[in-house]
Amino acid sequence: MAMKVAVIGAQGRMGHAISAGIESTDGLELVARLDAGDDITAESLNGAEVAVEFTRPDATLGNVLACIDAGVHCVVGTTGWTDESLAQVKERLAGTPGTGVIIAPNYALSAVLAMAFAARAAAYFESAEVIELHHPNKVDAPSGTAMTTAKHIAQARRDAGMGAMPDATETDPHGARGADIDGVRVHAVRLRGLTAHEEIVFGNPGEQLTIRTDSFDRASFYPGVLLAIREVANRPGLTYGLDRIMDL
Ligand SMILES: NC(=O)C1=CN([C@@H]2O[C@H](COP(=O)(O)OP(=O)(O)OC[C@H]3O[C@@H](n4cnc5c(N)ncnc54)[C@H](OP(=O)(O)O)[C@@H]3O)[C@@H](O)[C@H]2O)C=CC1
Ligand SMILES: O=C(O)C1=N[C@H](C(=O)O)C[C@H](O)C1
Repeated sequence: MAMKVAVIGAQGRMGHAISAGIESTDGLELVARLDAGDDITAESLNGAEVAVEFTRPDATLGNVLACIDAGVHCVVGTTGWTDESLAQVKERLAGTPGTGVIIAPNYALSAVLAMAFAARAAAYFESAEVIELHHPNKVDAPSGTAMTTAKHIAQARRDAGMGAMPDATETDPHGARGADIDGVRVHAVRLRGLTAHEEIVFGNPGEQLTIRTDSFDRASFYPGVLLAIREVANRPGLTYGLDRIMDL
């Protein structure tokens, strides 16, 4: 029997891509397409076993809590998650054992691997900076992927006992050095024609390592989302990051 899946944010860029993917996958049945203005309830989810949520940073927490309350597993791609909002999801899940939520800042396999490679490389370089490049319709900056990449780099540097990166900048009235995420500089580019891209640059005296991931098309996110749809029921509680499912 086919697994019943709902899409929340179905009218959006990702919602369209994910709905098309689900409809063309044997063994999945798209039973609900919900968007802004729709209540998320057991009725509107229409028998879905899994809900896939790609909406807005200011909407995602409420939608995920509503799915948990309806006893529906959730695969979440929306960005903007904080330690506090993740804690709220964990707390709500504690009251509904058996329900699973997977939240990942990026479901493109190339991006997940780039983040893992960056974390691995971080301890070997004095300097590291992250440049994320996206379409100009994106509402949040820096990207969720860049935030996560920077935090992984920062953690790897801490684990290796490394200090702050070299940077003699004394004045930067216009913020040209980018955002400081856990001690890692992150730069956001918004450019017509782009989809979703990230470059992580590492520097040592006389050498540089560049790790780059490019999503040229939103089809790139579907294989990771599909993996999460198939896995989420086997992983009760909160799983953050597709790397956990890929065992990276
Ligand atoms: N994890 C990953 O791999 C990826 C994550 N993303 C993230 O996914 C999110 C969506 O991106 P994208 O599809 O480009 O954005 P869009 O703006 O194209 O789509 C978002 C959709 O959600 C709708 N929406 C707004 N509020 C609600 C609500 N409360 N309940 C249900 N639906 C709502 C919007 O409606 P309206 O327009 O009327 O507001 C819109 O149709 C972003 O956070 C983005 O960063 C994107 C790509 C990959
Ligand atoms: O808004 C997007 O498009 C994307 N958002 C995610 C992010 O913020 O990291 C994932 C990907 O970069 C596309």
